[in-house]
Amino acid sequence: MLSFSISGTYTDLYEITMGQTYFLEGRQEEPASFDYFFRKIPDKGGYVLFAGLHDLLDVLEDLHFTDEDIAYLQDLNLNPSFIDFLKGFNFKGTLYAAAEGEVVFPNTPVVRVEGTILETQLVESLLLNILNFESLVATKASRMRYVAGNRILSDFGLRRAHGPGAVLAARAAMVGGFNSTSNVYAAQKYGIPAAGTMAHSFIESYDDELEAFRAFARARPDGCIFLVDTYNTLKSGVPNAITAARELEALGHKAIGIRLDSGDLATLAKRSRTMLNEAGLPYLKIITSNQLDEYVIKELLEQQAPIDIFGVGTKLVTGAPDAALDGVYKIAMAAGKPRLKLSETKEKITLPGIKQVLRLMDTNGMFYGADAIVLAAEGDHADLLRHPFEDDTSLRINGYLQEPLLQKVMENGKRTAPQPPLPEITAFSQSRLKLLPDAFKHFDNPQGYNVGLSQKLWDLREQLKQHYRQ
Ligand SMILES: Nc1ncnc2c1ncn2[C@@H]1O[C@H](COP(=O)(O)OP(=O)(O)OP(=O)(O)O)[C@@H](O)[C@H]1O
Ligand SMILES: O=P(O)(O)OC[C@H]1O[C@H](OP(=O)(O)OP(=O)(O)O)[C@H](O)[C@@H]1O
Ligand SMILES: O=C(O)c1cccnc1
Repeated sequence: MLSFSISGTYTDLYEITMGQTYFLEGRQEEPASFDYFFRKIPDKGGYVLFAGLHDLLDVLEDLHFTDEDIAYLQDLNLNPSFIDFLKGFNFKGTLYAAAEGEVVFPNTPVVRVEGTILETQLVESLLLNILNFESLVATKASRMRYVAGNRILSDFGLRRAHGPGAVLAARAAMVGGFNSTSNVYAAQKYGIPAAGTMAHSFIESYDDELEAFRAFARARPDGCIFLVDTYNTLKSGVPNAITAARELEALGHKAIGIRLDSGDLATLAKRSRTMLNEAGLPYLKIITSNQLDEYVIKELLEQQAPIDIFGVGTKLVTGAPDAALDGVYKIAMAAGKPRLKLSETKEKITLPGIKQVLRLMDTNGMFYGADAIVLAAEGDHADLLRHPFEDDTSLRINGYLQEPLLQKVMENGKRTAPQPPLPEITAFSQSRLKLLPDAFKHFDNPQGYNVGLSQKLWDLREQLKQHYRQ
């Protein structure tokens, strides 16, 4: 049976076999700290919108191995005493994270997970699974919001999504600034406004388009959006929608609008708008769909298309053209010591220690365009920002207001504050995006955001590099 409640086995096998080793070596209580960060911004964009945090916290608060999980683990040839340990397992770690909806940049820690080595390792796969996908979709959604202005954006992606990922995608779209979803399950689960129109099949099932519209109007007199492109948009669809809408008016109801799903959407929207206005139905909205993305929406609006609502499926929920955010989860502390992974590629050498991220603000309260990664023990202020790789490039930053981004969101396996309602997260993301100058939001060659290290973090990394190279 396909069902998706997440429990202890929602992980990769190696997390469990590494956990078993820590357990059998008596190391399971050793403290550790991992960082979640990504290296590359999807779509060659200028930022990522961080999403999925509250879904992750929900899962972590209740993370345990069910009786079924335990029975299955016995088939995997694991040590019986480790399986006994897993029977009583709960996640008791502590998380520091950027707020959900924050604008974040490559190579900066976005979440820090502290706890025992066993529990912090065990949650790697599920954390990446949730945060990478929701952040990918939220980022995409925010790019569409950027070009759509105040127009309504609705998620139509269930049928095109990567399976049940559609549910997380619907939520992430809201974090990125969407208004509604056609996905009833996601709407129910997350309290998202559910919205929708009608399909071509419905119209085709009647002998006559007008009769299809009339039937729909009888069944749903206050929620009608007529799909007008089944036969001929301007000669049949729009005139029939006008007739059905007028008949509804005569009965004291108002239709909502028409949907265009093919052809030149700008031209059809303009011609339809004129016809609707001339018919005395200026309140009818124009909804469009058909392989929309941020580029098409931008073009349509540049062509002055009078479109009120965009329904977006494929390109939203799959993140197309980039199918994944490359977020990773890397160990930074174990058994009380900072840890680092060496690499031939200098960008891939990890940052050791317990870290904080400071966002620099300019005198107008906008993002200045740089984040400083510092050791948490340094406090919430840094004087100097060192280029992460170049020896002789640095910037004095003591004159800038510096906001610490990572705040404690979970302690000993419990949230430190109740989950904010989704609209609050959306409002937060929009308020943060407003502080990001437009140069970072351009689709083509956006300005690069600087991320640097404090001197102390730089020194710690150098010291460990020397140590391991020896
Ligand atoms: N005026 C426009 N400017 C820019 N892009 C547009 C415009 N109108 C439609 N599009 C986009 O062009 C793409 C393809 O449209 P196209 O006309 O090739 O297919 P279609 O309308 O689905 O064809 P069909 O009539 O066979 O269904 C879609 O992504 C659509 O959103
Ligand atoms: O194009 P997307 O951004 O992925 O948006 C979803 C698409 O799904 C529907 O098409 P479909 O042909 O499946 O059904 P329909 O009869 O309702 O148009 C809808 O009409 C959109 O075109
Ligand atoms: O309600 C709609 O119009 C809709 C829903 C899902 C996919 N395409 C369209």
